[in-house]
Amino acid sequence: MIGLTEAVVRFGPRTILDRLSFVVPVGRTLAILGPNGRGKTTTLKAVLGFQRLDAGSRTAPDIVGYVPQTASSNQRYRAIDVVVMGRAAHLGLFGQPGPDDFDIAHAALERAGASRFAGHFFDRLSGGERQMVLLARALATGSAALVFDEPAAALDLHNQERLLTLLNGLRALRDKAIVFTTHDPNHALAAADDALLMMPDGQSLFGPVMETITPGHLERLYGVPMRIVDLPGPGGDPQRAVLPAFAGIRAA
Ligand SMILES: Nc1ncnc2c1ncn2[C@@H]1O[C@H](COP(=O)(O)OP(=O)(O)OP(=O)(O)O)[C@@H](O)[C@H]1O
Repeated sequence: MIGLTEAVVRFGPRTILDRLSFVVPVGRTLAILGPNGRGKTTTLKAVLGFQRLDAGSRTAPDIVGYVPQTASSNQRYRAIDVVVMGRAAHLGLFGQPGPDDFDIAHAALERAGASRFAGHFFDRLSGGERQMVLLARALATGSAALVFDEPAAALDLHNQERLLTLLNGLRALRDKAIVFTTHDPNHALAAADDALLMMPDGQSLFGPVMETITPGHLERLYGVPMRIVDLPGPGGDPQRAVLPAFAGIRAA
């Protein structure tokens, strides 16, 4: 289980998190949405213990698979070595990764759809390719908690589809607590059970996606009119999608 209870984070005079509470039990996926600079990354760092809380508490296991928003490396590591680093917590202080760790890392790359980059230098990969390798590193930790900061941000539409399929595949196993941030409400509808909407006025709304991802809430969140459309889903069931009315253009 991961989450925050009544968490407060202040930067100088600004209160970024104001008694924020949410919980993600093993078996559920949470999507966090909010405008730029509202505090989504700060929330993830607070959960992970990288951000000190001014009040409240956090819940997380010792090892969490984490993919930060931006990652670069000035070391000449190959992608497979980056993924093997996800095994570090299992190796002890002076331990070296063994064949099992490399097997796990290769399986994680396969799962993330990034096997073809195994031998490539990480710092030569594109932003989207790095993202997939870092997803594999998070999977290789074997942790029951996964935290992804805007995992789709650098991905083209094809790779967004792959990412959402991967997230849904992980979700279907119901053996992990998964949290991801996104700027696309459709990603929350496609791959999350619950959503945390961090409103511009400092309030937050937490609950099942079908109750939180609504046109009214999204208009409050982004200040852009929204419309819900129901499309046939994979099993024939209706699948909800949202359309923003950019530049005042409204869907029919
Ligand atoms: N260590 C820090 N010291 C001071 N201010 C900070 C610090 N970390 C973040 N902030 C500020 O806190 C606010 C929230 O930042 P955060 O990165 O959590 O936002 P976000 O919702 O993830 O934004 P985005 O969608 O643009 O990635 C921003 O205004 C940011 O400048």
